Amino acid sequence: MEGIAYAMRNEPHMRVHLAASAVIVAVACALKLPPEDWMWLFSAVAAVWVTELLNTAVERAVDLASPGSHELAKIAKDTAAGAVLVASAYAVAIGLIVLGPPLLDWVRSL
Ligand SMILES: Nc1ncnc2c1ncn2[C@@H]1O[C@H](COP(=O)(O)OP(=O)(O)OP(=O)(O)O)[C@@H](O)[C@H]1O
Repeated sequence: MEGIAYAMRNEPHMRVHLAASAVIVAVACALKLPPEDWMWLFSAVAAVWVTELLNTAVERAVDLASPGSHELAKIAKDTAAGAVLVASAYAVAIGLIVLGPPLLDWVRSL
């Protein structure tokens, strides 16, 4: 829990993920989604949180091991950031697939 609290205090992206997760849960509640849709949404939210936490861990470990500039330090940080990007793309795709159709139905019903 200490690591999560640290990342929440020091990584602005973590606060964005928290806000986005809260919005997704609120929208899913409002749309009364079935349990299987909740599973997809939770998998996407967890993927983003897990990769962001690991990215933070990699950044801190690299800064500790290589305070100066080094090609391998750059590769390590950029690869960890790439994992967050992949997870974020997955989350956007899941969000569009799961939330898109019921949201469109709701808009059309207005
Ligand atoms: N020790 C280093 N040696 C070489 N390049 C580095 C090193 N540290 C960082 N970099 C490069 O600079 C970029 C920014 O580094 P930084 O430590 O700010 O990471 P970040 O991904 O922007 O993290 P944060 O989420 O904290 O903003 C990295 O993506 C990497 O390309």
